Amino acid sequence: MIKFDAVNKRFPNGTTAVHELSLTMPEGGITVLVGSSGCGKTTTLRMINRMVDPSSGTITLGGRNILEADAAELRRGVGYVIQQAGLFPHRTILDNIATVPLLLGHGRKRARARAAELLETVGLPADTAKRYPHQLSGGQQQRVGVARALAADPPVLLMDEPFGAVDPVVRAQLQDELLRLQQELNKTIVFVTHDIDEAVRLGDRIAVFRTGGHLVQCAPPAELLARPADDFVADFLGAERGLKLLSLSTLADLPRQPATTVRADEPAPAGRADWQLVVSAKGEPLGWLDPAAAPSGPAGDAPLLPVRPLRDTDSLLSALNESVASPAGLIARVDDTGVLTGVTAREAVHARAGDAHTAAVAAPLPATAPAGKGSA
Ligand SMILES: Nc1ncnc2c1ncn2[C@@H]1O[C@H](COP(=O)(O)OP(=O)(O)OP(=O)(O)O)[C@@H](O)[C@H]1O
Repeated sequence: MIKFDAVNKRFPNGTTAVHELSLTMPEGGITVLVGSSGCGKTTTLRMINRMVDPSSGTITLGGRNILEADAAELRRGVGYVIQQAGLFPHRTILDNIATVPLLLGHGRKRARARAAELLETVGLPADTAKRYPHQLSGGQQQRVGVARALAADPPVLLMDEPFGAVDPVVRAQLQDELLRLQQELNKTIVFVTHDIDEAVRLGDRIAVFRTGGHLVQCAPPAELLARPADDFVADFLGAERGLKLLSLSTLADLPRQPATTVRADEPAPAGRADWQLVVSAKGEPLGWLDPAAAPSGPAGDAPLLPVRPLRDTDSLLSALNESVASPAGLIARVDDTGVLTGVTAREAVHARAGDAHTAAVAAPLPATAPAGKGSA
């Protein structure tokens, strides 16, 4: 656990970067720091590994005052990942990752073996080991940055806008990878971002800062979205915060009903007024058969309207989106192998979306002191 207690940081030029910060970052959780530019997120992060020292207040890591710890020793237990990875350009990928184990006195062979293992952990092919950073895509470089930070197996990982410079598709992949890694590694992660969607996706807790280094609210994503502390937080979360809340629930317990299906290799029945889902021989949904069309021949040869099947692990937000986009007003549900398990009507999704929102707003607040006053 990392605990900030009444921490201030004032730079010699008079700028107050962090003001009276009291915040607890739980062990094994991802705490995300968000807020507009210049509100003190990076300074807060850098105080944890003593790249910046506070002007006043205390910071403890695992119960130990970090100002009393040896800075070099402290940093060995704290991995650091920055935007654009910050790799050494003239070293191979393997040597970039092996740098820390080498510094820790591991022999070259052991350090490289550990680096090769980490390449695999972060999902990079073994043949990237011999390449140089400029021969990798931005997303791949970012993965190397994460591997390098993990090399000494630190219990704490500080990540400063690590995915800020990659395109949205790669960014989503990197976020998924981080969540997967975190399930295995269970690190205490402090993650800085400007992007509220990224914060909601990754954070166990989200701390919202405003200019002048003030912490406004720190709460789990659902609580933050359902009950922003003030207008500043509500504005920061954006007009779609109700929809964002739906991204936190899945559609697993939404009831389903049997679908009317026709196999692609069977003749499309003529004269039916309801929507039929064309499925493969294995039972995978292929598309909706338009009731207005009068197909002849196999259903699979008819012009089909698109279907985007959802799994139980998909979010209620995806279900809502699909319920609006589906020409049939039905969402098709599949199991892990992609086989159809039934359909759910648009109305059921809308009703559940409303219920989920009401429940989040009505949920009792946890018995903790408000952010910024005592431990947040
Ligand atoms: N070394 C420094 N000397 C003087 N002022 C500094 C220094 N480092 C940061 N600041 C100022 O402290 C404030 C907080 O900076 P910080 O980098 O922590 O913000 P941030 O929220 O991470 O911003 P961004 O999202 O733009 O990275 C800013 O006003 C910044 O200009």
